[in-house]
Amino acid sequence: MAVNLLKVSSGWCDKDQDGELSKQLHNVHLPQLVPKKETISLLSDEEKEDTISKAELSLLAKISRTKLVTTKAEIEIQRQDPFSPLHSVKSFEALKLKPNLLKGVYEMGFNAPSKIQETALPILLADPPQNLIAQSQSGTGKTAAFVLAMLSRIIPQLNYPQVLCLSPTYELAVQTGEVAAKMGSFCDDIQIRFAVRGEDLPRGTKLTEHIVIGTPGKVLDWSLKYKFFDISKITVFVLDEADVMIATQGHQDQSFRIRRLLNEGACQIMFFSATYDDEVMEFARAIVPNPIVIRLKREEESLDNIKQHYVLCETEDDKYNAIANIYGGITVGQVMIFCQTRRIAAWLCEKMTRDGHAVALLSGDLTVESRIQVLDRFREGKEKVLITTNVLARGIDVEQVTIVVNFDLPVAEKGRADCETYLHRIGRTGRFGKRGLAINLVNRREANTVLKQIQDHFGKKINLLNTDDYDEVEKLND
Ligand SMILES: Nc1ncnc2c1ncn2[C@@H]1O[C@H](COP(=O)(O)OP(=O)(O)OP(=O)(O)O)[C@@H](O)[C@H]1O
Repeated sequence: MAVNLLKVSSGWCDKDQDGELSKQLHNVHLPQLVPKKETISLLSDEEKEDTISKAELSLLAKISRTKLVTTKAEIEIQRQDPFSPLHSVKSFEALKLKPNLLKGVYEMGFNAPSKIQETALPILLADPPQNLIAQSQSGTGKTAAFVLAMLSRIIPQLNYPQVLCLSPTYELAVQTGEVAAKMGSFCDDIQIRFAVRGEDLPRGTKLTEHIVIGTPGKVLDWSLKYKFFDISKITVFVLDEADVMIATQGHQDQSFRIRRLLNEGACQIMFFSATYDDEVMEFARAIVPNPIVIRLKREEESLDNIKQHYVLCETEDDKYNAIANIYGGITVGQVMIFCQTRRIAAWLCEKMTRDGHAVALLSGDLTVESRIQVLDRFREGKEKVLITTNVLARGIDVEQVTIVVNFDLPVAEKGRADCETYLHRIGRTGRFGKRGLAINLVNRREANTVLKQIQDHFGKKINLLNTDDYDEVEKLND
């Protein structure tokens, strides 16, 4: 499972710990440092809304994911020459991969290409190579697609970097490296080198590895300043997690500088992003000449399967009592409770635990490893209730959640309803055709403002619920 990978990567320095992994990763030059834990820019004030960086959220979604995200959405393709042939593949055999690479793909348990891979792989593996900009949500198979393309383009006899993959952070680079090491586990002749913090080489070093995966600053240092490798010899350039990249100060400029060092005519450029907006597309167009652009639209989240209620509560204690009454009256599956601040989340967790409930707490002050442990336990049903802040509103699926409680409603600037976050929070439940229940705990003022804005925005009525009335609560079971 993905979670083990992180544990594994923490133990990379100690190869004897895991003989099997050492075998798999023997061609990878691993960073000497264990992944830094405190990668979040924390707000010290617990009263402020909880936040984590985009890079952290992406990492959390990636390593807490258990499987491919499938979607019914259609692929959208844009290209300059509408007559140039494009085809999609339904099997990995159809790609005519080297046998050892195909073996690696099957070893990972992939039977057939994912939706985005069906279209992206023929483009990525095309001869002559074609440049690609690809956007699809997290978990749909982008990393696996470009890693396959990276591995298949290597000429092992040439002992210098031929593929360069830029990632926004150390941790994301390591994740990609792990996928490459796994997929290439039968390609003994391919070697990977990480250009990330903590990796320091003596002056005069000349890299002999075929693939460099790194962060923009370190890659610039290694190529431009120390001349450890020659960027103009790179034949495949991958820019991954572009939306996270532009959210990190300085990374966009560094990416442009690296891009200018490439030998454009001899280098295939691949650009990936989980989101698609003007800023990302502007960045993409500036990096990738003559691209084919493919997009897998997100399936619309909807509130159709979800019964929405609100409970009038003037104080935090009233809110607590409302939760206790709901809990007592209905057959609860798994519940997620969203709080606006870390302080309230911690207070609620303590109070519920004291009252004998099995409750887990997930907020921005945990390390990545702890968050994954919390999520894993919740997924396994060890805790029925997960209390969290905005940190979990997006990206992370827990299929069996049936009830979402907004202990606090999500608000944006000027106290207006944050309808998008509301949809993402509530969208945790009622998934996969199941019915869900959303309960909003609000005071009178909020009922007339924020809640009303949400109701108007979605055009769906949110019904008043009196949690002191046992019969009313019991009806929620219907
Ligand atoms: N063809 C496939 N068949 C089955 N599983 C797959 C396939 N391709 C990828 N996966 C698995 O699906 C999960 C998501 O894939 P991947 O990490 O490549 O997605 P992604 O779009 O790059 O996500 P992110 O944007 O978070 O990096 C991984 O666990 C991966 O091993």
